[in-house]
Amino acid sequence: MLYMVHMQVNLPTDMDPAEAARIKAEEKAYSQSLQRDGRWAHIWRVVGEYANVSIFDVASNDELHDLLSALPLFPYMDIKVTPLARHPSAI
Ligand SMILES: O=C(O)CC1=CCC(=O)O1
Repeated sequence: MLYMVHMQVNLPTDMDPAEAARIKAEEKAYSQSLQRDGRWAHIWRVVGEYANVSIFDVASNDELHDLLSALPLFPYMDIKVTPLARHPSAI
């Protein structure tokens, strides 16, 4: 099942920069492990925002929820999930 996920990151302005850097490094490693195994199929920066649009290819709503909940940045994100279906004109 494919999902489009919009993630807006809202780190507190008073967060310790070293702590922010640590969480971002963990986020990158976690994201890249999911990209390598194919479940995080695309990640694109939204121009001008600390946000991304990603495509996930996972087996179920529950699997996606578990993956997103485990994001190191999850406590600092607003996440919108859009399930995708095949377009009838797709070739
Ligand atoms: O920078 C972002 O958009 C948040 C994020 C998700 C995966 C990652 O590596 O960074």
